[in-house]
Amino acid sequence: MLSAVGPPVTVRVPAKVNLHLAVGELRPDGFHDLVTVFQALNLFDEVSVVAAHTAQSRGPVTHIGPGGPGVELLGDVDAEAAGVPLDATNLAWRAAVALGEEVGREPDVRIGIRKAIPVAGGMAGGSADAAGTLLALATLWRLDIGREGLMEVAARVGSDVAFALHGGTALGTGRGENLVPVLSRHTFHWVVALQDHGLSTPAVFGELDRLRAASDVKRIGDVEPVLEAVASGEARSLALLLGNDLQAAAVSMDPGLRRTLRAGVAAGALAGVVSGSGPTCIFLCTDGPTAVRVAAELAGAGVCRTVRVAHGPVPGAKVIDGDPARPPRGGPPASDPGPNMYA
Ligand SMILES: C[C@](O)(CO)[C@H](O)COP(=O)(O)OP(=O)(O)OC[C@H]1O[C@@H](n2ccc(N)nc2=O)[C@H](O)[C@@H]1O
Ligand SMILES: Nc1ncnc2c1ncn2[C@@H]1O[C@H](COP(=O)(O)OP(=O)(O)OP(=O)(O)O)[C@@H](O)[C@H]1O
Repeated sequence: MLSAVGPPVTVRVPAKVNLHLAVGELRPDGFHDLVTVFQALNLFDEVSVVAAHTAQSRGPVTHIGPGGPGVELLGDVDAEAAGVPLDATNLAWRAAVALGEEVGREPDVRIGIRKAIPVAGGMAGGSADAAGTLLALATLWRLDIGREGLMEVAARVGSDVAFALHGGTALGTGRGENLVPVLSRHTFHWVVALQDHGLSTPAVFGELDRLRAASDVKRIGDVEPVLEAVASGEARSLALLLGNDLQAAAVSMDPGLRRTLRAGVAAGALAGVVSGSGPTCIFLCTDGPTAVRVAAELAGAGVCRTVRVAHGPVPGAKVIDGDPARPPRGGPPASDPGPNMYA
């Protein structure tokens, strides 16, 4: 339970997949330049923030923990077992600190996270929580920071955070934080195969560097045809073009992923690819009913922990409860709900 004063602001944030992930060379700052096409899927974490009026919040917050400012998991989840840190390293807390620094406020808030996005699964779950925290706090604190301001803070917190705010389908460059929306009026249907373990994002990038130093690793093609396939809405065209330079590294670290990728296609998907830094694999299907059939068959194939059926694109982070400008969830429509500058 959130144990603090005042109504919480709740934000829903989607997972992402990379339809195309081209990785350049290692930069001096330890990051790699990317050219990527992100798509937001309807797997959502929920993030609630509430003012934590406790002893700690009267001075600078030097300690986060039970009851006071800090982070907790909502729902029936064991954070340790799930691999989600509840200390100052949690990406949601880091986002709260970064936004506080930007606007000159202490992050004297309690953050509750309801997780549905797999942890360390290459679907940017931690980044989603960071993005959700930024939007929720901007709403709770009634900040006049604007969308661009929030995106700048997001980019400082992590490479994938800006996209979780943005949502839809977008072309990402730089570390992945420079975003341009991609025209996509059509819905794509996916099966998501989750594993019972994660892969560390820096370790997967490091493995790719190692593989490239040792031999010529084939690189994925240009991004333009991917953008055209997304715009056309033709799943069959897009299936031929799904590509991820990190896949070789993820498979090298977790060879069982080869079986998972083969099994999805054998079950009737058009194509499969490792999502981001893995180990989650995503499979593109011709339509929703096919995705349900593929998911059922894949679930019985013993090649993953569990499966989800999903679709995209969906919008980015969105306030679903507690916005003073909007009616409560399930409540009557307001006569004038007013604009939500961040949605
Ligand atoms: C693999 C992707 O999910 C694809 O969208 C992202 O590139 C990863 O984004 P993220 O998890 O938000 O990553 P960050 O928290 O920014 O960085 C974690 C680590 O991943 C590596 N990293 C990340 C992004 C990038 N463009 N190049 C990198 O080499 C770096 O070692 C970095 O220290
Ligand atoms: N709110 C959070 N939720 C999940 N993990 C978090 C969170 N905050 C910090 N972490 C840490 O970050 C690590 C990576 O988590 P995350 O779920 O974002 O991985 P990912 O989906 O592979 O990320 P990406 O796709 O952005 O590379 C976890 O192993 C965990 O230790």
